Amino acid sequence: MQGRIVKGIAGFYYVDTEDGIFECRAKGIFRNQKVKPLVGDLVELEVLSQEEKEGSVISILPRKSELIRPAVANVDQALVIFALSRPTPNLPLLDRFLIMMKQKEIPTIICFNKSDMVSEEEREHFRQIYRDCGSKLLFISAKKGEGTDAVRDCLRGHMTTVAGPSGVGKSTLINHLVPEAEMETGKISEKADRGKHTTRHSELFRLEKGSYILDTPGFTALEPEAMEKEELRFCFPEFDPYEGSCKFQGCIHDREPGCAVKEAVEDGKISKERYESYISFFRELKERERRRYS
Ligand SMILES: Nc1nc2c(ncn2[C@@H]2O[C@H](COP(=O)(O)OP(=O)(O)OP(=O)(O)O)[C@@H](O)[C@H]2O)c(=O)[nH]1
Ligand SMILES: [Zn+2]
Repeated sequence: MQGRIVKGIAGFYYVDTEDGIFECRAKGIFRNQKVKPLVGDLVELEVLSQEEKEGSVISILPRKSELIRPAVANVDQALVIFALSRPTPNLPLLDRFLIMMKQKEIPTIICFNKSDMVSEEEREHFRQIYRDCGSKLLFISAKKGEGTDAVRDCLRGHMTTVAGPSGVGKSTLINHLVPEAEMETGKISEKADRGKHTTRHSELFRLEKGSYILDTPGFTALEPEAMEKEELRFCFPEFDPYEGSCKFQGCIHDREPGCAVKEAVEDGKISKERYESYISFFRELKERERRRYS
């Protein structure tokens, strides 16, 4: 039988199958192969007890992707949530996240929550900043259930990692999308928490057949992977149409004369906020480079 690992605790893997969730151990073979099953893996399992829902993971199907932090396989998109108010959006943090996902080539959906707390002008302000950032934009109110159908549509058929800083309404949205999420968590923990495992684990929730979301803890510890500062500009999709139009070949759109990107910013064709964010990350990378070589 095949299934998807939705949770792993203390050597147990919880595998979502057509017959429900099975508690499994991984067969010894994995220890020799240096490959560990990950949350998100599609696996082949051997049923040991249909009644007790116990089994063994016997093989892992080929992975489409693998994230390290959190350790999860087969994620194919990210949904990042920020509140429009309370807390006010930390845009540098959002941009950092977008850079990270772009590096990993994981398409991202930006979900601005608490739409009910701000005016249309304020929503428009953020819409303008992110209009060409390469991510789909959603404005929702998780509390009122407004716009959540659009979220559901975006998630259909995908393995989505859901991230966002504290207090933005992540739990509210997840509970809205998966009303049984809390219940399921309780059920699984009961069986697994024979020991005392209080750390937060990655866990997949099934929305519907073939659609899973992963609640991703530890958002503020985000660190984009090491990259050359000259590569950063390719993480800002709004620059793409101008790439190659600058006076100097290999222009990094900072202080060079005849820079097509800077002109586009001045003409309002590229959002000023995103450009400034680019420059600020660029300086950060430059500073890091300087320290490395000094
Ligand atoms: N006005 C308004 N409040 C909301 C909305 N969504 C969530 N909230 C409130 O925001 C607060 C935080 O919501 P949570 O869902 O707990 O936020 P979280 O992102 O899970 O926070 P952590 O558990 O700290 O990660 C709660 O008081 C919610 O009721 C919304 O759409 N509008
Ligand atoms: Zn340039």
